[in-house]
Amino acid sequence: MSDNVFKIAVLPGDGIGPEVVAESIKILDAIGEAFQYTFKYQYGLMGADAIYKTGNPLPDETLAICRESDAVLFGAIGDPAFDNNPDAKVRPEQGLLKLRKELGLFANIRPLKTYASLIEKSPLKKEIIEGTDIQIFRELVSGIYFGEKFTEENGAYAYDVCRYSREDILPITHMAFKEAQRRRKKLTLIDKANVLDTSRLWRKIVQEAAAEYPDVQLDYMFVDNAAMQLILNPKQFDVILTENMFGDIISDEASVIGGSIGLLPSASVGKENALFEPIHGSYPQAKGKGIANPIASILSTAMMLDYLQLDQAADKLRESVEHAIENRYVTVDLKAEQPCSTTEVGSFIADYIKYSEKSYYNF
Ligand SMILES: NC(=O)C1=CN([C@@H]2O[C@H](COP(=O)(O)OP(=O)(O)OC[C@H]3O[C@@H](n4cnc5c(N)ncnc54)[C@H](O)[C@@H]3O)[C@@H](O)[C@H]2O)C=CC1
Ligand SMILES: CC(C)CC(=O)C(=O)O
Ligand SMILES: [Mg+2]
Repeated sequence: MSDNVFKIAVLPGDGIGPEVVAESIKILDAIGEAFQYTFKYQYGLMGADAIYKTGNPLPDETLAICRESDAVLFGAIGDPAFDNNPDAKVRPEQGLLKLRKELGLFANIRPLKTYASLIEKSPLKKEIIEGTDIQIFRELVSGIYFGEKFTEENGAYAYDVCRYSREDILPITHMAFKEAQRRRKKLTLIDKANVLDTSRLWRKIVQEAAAEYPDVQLDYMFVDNAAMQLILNPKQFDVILTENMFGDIISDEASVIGGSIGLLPSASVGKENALFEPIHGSYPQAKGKGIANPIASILSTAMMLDYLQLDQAADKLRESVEHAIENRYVTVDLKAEQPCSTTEVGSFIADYIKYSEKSYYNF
C-alpha cells in the first residue's frame, strides 16, 4: 500500500454478485475522486462462473490476485445448477471456503443496525427493534464447514465433523472482547454447550480469556434460545461471539431486524489480508432483473475503507448510504413506495459522495 494508491482484488462471482459489486466499484471511484485516492482493480474469477470457465471454483490466478492485494472486494457465489445437484463433486461454495482458509480470514464481522425510515417497514414491532446495534463475530475458517466430510457410495450415510482447537478459538475471542470494550462492554457467547464438546471448549476458553477483560460483561446463550431472543429482544445484545455455522445462521435471521438481508455487510479479517462481502448470497432469482439491493455490498466497501484506514472516506460513504435510505431511494426489498433499481441506488449514492457539500472536510 503506497500513499493514496490501493490494490483491490475484485471477485464479482455469480448471480447478483456482479451487479452489486459494479455499484460498489462505482462508489469506490466516486470516493477516489472526492478524496484523491487511486484504487487499482484486479478482477478474478470465482464460484460457478470460474467452474464454467476453468473447471475450478477458485483458480490459482484468483488466489494470487488476492494475496497481492491490499484488500478483496467479493460479491457472491452460488448457482442453482449446483444447489440442485447433490452429487456434484466440484461446487462454487468450495471456492469461497478455500479462499477464506488460504487467506487465513478467521474472523467474520457482521454489523447490524436499524434505520429510522425502515423501522415501520419491519415485520417486528418498533419498540422491539428501534435502536438495535449488534456486532456479530463469527469464526470463519474452522468448525463443521471445514471438518472431515464423507458420503457412503450408496448414499447409506454421510457425516461432517465439527472440530475446534484452542488456536482456532482464541484469536477471534480476543478480537470480540476488544470490540466490546470499544462499545457497550457486553459480550455474549452463543454456543450449544449443553450438548456439544466443541461448544464446551469454546465456553472454557472464552471464560479463561475473560479474566483479561474485567470491564466487559460476559454472558452465554444456547443457540436455540439465541435464535428466539434475537427476535424477542434484540437490544439485549452488543457484541455476539460464535462459531462458524451458528454465526452463518443467526446473522441471516438478524438481518430481518435491519429491514433486509440486502443491507448487511461483512468484513472477513486475517493477519495479513481482508475480504469484504455482503452477507447475502447470489440470489439467483433476481439475476439480471435490476432489483437486488446493492447496499450490503456498498457498506462492505465502507468496512474496507475502515480497514485501509481511510476513515473520512468511510464516514462519507456511510453518510451517503444513510441519505439514500432516509430519502427512500431504495430497492423493492425495503418496501419503497417507488422502488429504485440496483444501478439507480448506486448512482444516487455515488452522486451524493461527489457533489454533496464538503461536510467531511474540516474547513
Ligand atoms: N457469501 C456467499 O457467496 C453466499 C452464497 N450463497 C449461495 O447463494 C445461492 C442462493 O442461496 P440463498 O439461500 O437463496 O441465499 P441468498 O442470500 O442468495 O438469498 C436469500 C434471499 O435473501 C434475499 N436477498 C438476498 N440478497 C438480496 C439483495 N441483495 N437484495 C434483496 N434481497 C436479497 C432474497 O429474498 C433471497 O431470496 C446458493 O447457491 C448459496 O450457496 C448463500 C449465502 C452466502
Ligand atoms: C458458502 C456459505 C458458507 C456462504 C455463507 O452462507 C456465508 O458465508 O454466509
Ligand atoms: Mg450465510
